[in-house]
Amino acid sequence: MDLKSNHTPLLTDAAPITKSRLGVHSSLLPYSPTGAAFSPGLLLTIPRKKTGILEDVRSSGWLDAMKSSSPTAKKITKDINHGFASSDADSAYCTWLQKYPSALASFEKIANYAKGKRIALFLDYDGTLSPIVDNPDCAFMSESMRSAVKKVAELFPTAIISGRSRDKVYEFVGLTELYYAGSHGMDIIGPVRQSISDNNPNCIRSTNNKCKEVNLFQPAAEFLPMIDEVFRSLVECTNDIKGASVENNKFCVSVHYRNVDDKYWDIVGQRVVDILKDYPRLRLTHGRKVLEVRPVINWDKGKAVTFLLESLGLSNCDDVLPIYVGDDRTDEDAFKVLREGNRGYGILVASAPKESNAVYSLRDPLEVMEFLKSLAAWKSSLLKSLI
Ligand SMILES: O=P(O)(O)OC[C@H]1O[C@H](O[C@H]2O[C@H](CO)[C@@H](O)[C@H](O)[C@H]2O)[C@H](O)[C@@H](O)[C@@H]1O
Repeated sequence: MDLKSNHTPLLTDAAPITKSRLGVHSSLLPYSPTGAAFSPGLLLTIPRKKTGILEDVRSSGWLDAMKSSSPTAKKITKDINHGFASSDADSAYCTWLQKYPSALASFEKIANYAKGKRIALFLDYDGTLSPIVDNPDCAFMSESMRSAVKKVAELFPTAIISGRSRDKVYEFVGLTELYYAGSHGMDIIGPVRQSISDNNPNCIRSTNNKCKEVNLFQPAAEFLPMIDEVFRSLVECTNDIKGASVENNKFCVSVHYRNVDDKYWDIVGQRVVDILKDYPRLRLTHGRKVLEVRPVINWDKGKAVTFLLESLGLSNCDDVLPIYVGDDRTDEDAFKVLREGNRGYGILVASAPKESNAVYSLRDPLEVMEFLKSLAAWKSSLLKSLI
């Protein structure tokens, strides 16, 4: 794995806020190269125009990105009241399914392709294993989903890669059979592999909660005090906005606006932008009604998949089939790694059409559970047939 590469990475989700858009002097732009004081090679570089002003890699403004991260309940209700929502939406979804076929309907095809291959499974948490709910602290997964995940994890190497802190996602999932990557892959517990720890200064030997030796990889370790500080500032600057909440995800911070009246979303965005003016080493990305503040390092869920495959001794093997299931923009980085490397399948969880780097789709966490059960049943019957 190339942790030291210096090539300019592309921003795959809504790009960070550029201050020029808000009329702020370019010297305050958040991607000052003076931020390159640590983690050489992991520092994210952003394309610049000859003028020295950051190129605006986004197609729309930050408020547009906040709005598009999921439609408001009001809009859906309005469409339904006009009576055209369901049929129009259904036919749009059916058309979209031709481009991103259902992984359940295509299960036989997937299974045929997987024959003789070793599957490695990567799962996002929110919106994939648990339904999206208003209160992020209550995004529990069902017992039936837990047992489906446990079964697949007994049959295939399985990892959860979440934007949540690793501790939080472990608290939700509670299974010891898995590997966990929190903070969008910036906090990974993976199997011990000497070549990995020898080559990565941010990788140390540790023990998991079963006292088993593991590799702990935290490429953004140096950002911890900064993240704590920005978390406190974000809590303070949003505490008068009804419904806004801030979640500390250890190496990144989520500012939730799902429960904020949409006429105040711009205030949430503006306050976050204002705080980030003092943090050129932090950037902003968008999720489902959430603004994500994270370090400017060249690391994402795609890099985490590559890292875990290497740690598992499964990279550069023709007989390995990685499958990644996720619903959010940050999962696109992982889909892209699989698609570009022609290495496996991204499966997008979406109940409405959206463009993706995934190959297949599933409608919601219930379909994810069905897919996991099908995978487990298929593998178990293959194993039985060998006895
Ligand atoms: O990578 P993930 O596991 O998908 O985590 C991404 C974010 O998920 C959570 O927020 C989302 O789910 C919440 C609960 O359903 C919902 O209220 C929120 O609007 C969604 O954006 C989590 O709270 C964030 O910290 C994660 O970054």
